[in-house]
Amino acid sequence: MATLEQRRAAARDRQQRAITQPAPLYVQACPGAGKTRVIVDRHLTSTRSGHRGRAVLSFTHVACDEVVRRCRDASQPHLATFPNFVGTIDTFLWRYLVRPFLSSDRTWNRIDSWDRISATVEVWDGKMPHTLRLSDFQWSREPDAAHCRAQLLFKVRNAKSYKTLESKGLLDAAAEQAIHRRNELARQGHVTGHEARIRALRALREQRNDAIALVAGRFDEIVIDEAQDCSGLDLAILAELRDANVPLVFVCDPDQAIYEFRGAQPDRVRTFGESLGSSIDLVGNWRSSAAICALAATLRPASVTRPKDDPVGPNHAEQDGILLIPADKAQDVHALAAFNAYAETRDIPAEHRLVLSHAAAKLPSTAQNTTLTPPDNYSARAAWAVRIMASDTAPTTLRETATEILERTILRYWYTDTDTELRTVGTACESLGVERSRLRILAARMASALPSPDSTPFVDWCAAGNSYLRTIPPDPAMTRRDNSGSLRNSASAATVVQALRRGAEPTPETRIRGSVIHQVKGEEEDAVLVVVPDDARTDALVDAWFSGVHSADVAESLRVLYVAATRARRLLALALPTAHCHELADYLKTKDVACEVLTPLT
Ligand SMILES: Nc1ncnc2c1ncn2[C@@H]1O[C@H](COP(=O)(O)OP(=O)(O)OP(=O)(O)O)[C@@H](O)[C@H]1O
Repeated sequence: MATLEQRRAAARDRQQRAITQPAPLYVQACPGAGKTRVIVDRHLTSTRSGHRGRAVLSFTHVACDEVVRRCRDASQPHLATFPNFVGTIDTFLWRYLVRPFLSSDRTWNRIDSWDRISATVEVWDGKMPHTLRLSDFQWSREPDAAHCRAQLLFKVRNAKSYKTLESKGLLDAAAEQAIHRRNELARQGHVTGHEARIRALRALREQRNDAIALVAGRFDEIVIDEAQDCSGLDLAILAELRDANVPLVFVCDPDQAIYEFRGAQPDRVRTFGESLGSSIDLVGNWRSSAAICALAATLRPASVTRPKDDPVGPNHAEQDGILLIPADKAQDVHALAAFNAYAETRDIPAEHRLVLSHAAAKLPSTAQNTTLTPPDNYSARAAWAVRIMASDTAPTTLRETATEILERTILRYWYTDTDTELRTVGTACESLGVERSRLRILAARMASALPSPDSTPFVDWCAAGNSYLRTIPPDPAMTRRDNSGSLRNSASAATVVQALRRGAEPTPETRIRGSVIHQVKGEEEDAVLVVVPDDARTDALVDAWFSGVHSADVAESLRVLYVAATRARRLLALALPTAHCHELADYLKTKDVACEVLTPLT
């Protein structure tokens, strides 16, 4: 049996090979294996020659910001700038494979979601119309197909329409209409991430020499981080680059494939990685305790023959088993209290505890403060954004959304609806001649100047907002175009703001960061409580977990649970319906996973 030091040396050795081995290279790893660290070190340490750079791509701004920060910390900020590229795969595709091939006959508008231009489609059910957002559809397209597919997703905000259309057998018709609307908007020049991918692939296939010359002339290596999130289209684009001998480094943990709404495809991702020829499997988990590593192994499908991750980090000897906390409907707050009390006994402070759930609405209210999604109502949305900007626990992505909402509020106040409607803030700024950087500063100032919507009657808050907005014209010389963009105290807006307040900041001593799982990919925390929903799907999820047979309908939910559980360093707690809690305890014992059933505190 190898000693801890020998196991660590073996894990470091593989990391070192992944840092130095030339591309093409497939790096596969378990959670906490140091993928991010390897990518950054590869970028920092390898010597570059010639005029070409390296592209380091990821799917989220948070992951890219981390690479940029590490370059800065290592006193090598230039590694994040020209001729290198550190950014999202979306921006990379847009810059190097889409924009150069766009025709000059219209104005192109790049958007990250159809919500940026409030794109909707109206579907008639025979009696009444249903207005559905295009962002409520899941879009997909097989690389060789001529058309997209759309599928309406069931969400709380469209639940009524979804059920009506489903009962009348109209879901397919709704999808057809959505596709039609999308095609119309695409023809007008709106390019979403999905549309950009189709265009990038087309450029690589139809203008191959030019497209490859553009990419290969600029980069001598492309590193794809979190590659498990690649969609079928992403993989088809990468396959074109691979076949043209562009050196790729493909880094992923296929079991963490949870790209919401894009249909993660772990098997395809694995196959693509293997097609690169040489591969390195990072072993050793530097993050988590032995119990957490052992639990993670039970969440992988039986078809994946991967041994338990080896805990080699500072928490390898942590004695606590997995905490299982019974929490039937609406009892999550009691589960949270039990989790907090236990974490106290382990001297884990509140700021190092994290509560995770699949959906923001499922988070216990004392952990909910940072994860609410922005409301639809225009004035309530501005209030939401001000709350987020004032919160010291809101994650970067949420703050970015909040800043953009306030930028839009300022534009709408000073210009007309038609100036901003169906436009991103960026394009609106371009067409109105507004300097975007100035607008961002004004938005930040507005957030800190306004009173808290939690402690001010909403009518007064709107009045204060309008008075302040009057003082910050985006163009100093302008006068207001019309009055349509004032903040208004309607009954529905006030109700939304009241609801925000009810889930408002808990007292400082119990304040714990709460998040939906999709927002914490790549992160870690000492103690993590995962709230498993008490609903009809949980039975199927637990059955699949115990059997190891992950059918398509539950596979992604299990991977989401896997990502959540593996964020924990020292302590992992699962809150789940009572019946399942005891079954799970029995099951984990058969798998040698240390666990303990806790009593929720009332
Ligand atoms: N060689 C090492 N020595 C000590 N600590 C390490 C080493 N490699 C990684 N770590 C630490 O382990 C933790 C996990 O690393 P990292 O976030 O890079 O893993 P990851 O593979 O990206 O994880 P995940 O995919 O689960 O997000 C970090 O705290 C990191 O600093």
